[in-house]
Amino acid sequence: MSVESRPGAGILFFGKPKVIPVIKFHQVHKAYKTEGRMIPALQPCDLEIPAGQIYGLIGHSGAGKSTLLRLINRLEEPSGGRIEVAGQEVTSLQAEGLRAFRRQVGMIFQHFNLLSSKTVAENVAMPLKLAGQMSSSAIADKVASLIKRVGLEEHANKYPAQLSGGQKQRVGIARALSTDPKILLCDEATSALDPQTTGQVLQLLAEINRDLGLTLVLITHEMDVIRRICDQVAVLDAGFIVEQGPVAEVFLHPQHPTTKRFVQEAEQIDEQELHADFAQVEGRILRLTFHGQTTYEPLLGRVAREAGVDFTILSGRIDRIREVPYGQLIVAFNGGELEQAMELLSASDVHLEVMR
Ligand SMILES: Nc1ncnc2c1ncn2[C@@H]1O[C@H](COP(=O)(O)OP(=O)(O)OP(=O)(O)O)[C@@H](O)[C@H]1O
Repeated sequence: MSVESRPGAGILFFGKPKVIPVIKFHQVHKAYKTEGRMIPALQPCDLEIPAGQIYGLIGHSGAGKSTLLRLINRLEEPSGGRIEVAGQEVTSLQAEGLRAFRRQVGMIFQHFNLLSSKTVAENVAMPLKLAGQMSSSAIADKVASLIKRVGLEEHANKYPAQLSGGQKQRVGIARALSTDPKILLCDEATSALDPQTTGQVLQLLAEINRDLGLTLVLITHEMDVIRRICDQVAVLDAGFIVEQGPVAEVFLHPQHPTTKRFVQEAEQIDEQELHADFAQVEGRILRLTFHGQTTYEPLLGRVAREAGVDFTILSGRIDRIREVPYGQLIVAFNGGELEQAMELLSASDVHLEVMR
């Protein structure tokens, strides 16, 4: 399903999707007092997170991701700037208003933060009991349906110690959904999980986003997590947002050196090996990026025939950004009409980058 056709991802207005931001930062910054000095953790930044999308924050350790995430539900107080969430000015909320607001913003954590003395069902019920607005039987019904949604029907009466990491995170997700939040903040939700379990938890988060129209903001160190489920991404480096935009744009055409490194890690590209391969071939070397349906078209052979060029493929892969396929080829071209070949490729929506 495309971003535009998912619930909440945008509102159709004269045929064009209108993306409505649910979280807005205006020149928000944060410094922590350490040993009597104010140390900046987040530099003044503007950010708009669209309703119904999955928004990723990526950066190395200490870049300011957790600080930014925790400013959204005011677990951290900003040093300056304005934060608006679902039309509310968060920075001016007082005690009861802040409690009501936090019920609209669920959160899940890297280490799950479950109560070890409570069962799965009791953990999920906890926010509802604390809110004190529902009868015990209504809570029991709601907890049962949440446990079913996250696939833990068999485990409702177990204690956290009896669960795997992936199951514990599912409990965390069910608990976070119990108050029907509009926004779910995910603080490195998969960092403690193995690759297979990570895939399953990411899939569950994507389903929740799609089925409930919930906005998700997640932080991660891995571009692969961003590539698999996010619509948009912001890259943080030493407290600055250095790049932001739709994942396909940022991932396929990274501009900032930090973003380029994250993409290379995700693509498992070894620059040294690549340049050793370059030394073995002659001619012009291009990186071709295909996105969407062009990924499957037999373009290269047709272009080579029409322009009379020979080519050697130095590397190639096909993968997906969310559900949309993309392909990248590094190709050395020789002989024939190179300019014509490049024009034909560009005319077929292939992005070209000259590497040598
Ligand atoms: N409560 C605090 N008191 C003082 N300094 C803090 C506090 N929390 C974070 N910092 C500092 O702020 C900076 C940003 O930290 P933050 O936790 O937001 O980064 P991060 O990108 O989430 O890192 P990680 O991936 O390691 O969690 C770091 O230099 C950190 O040491």
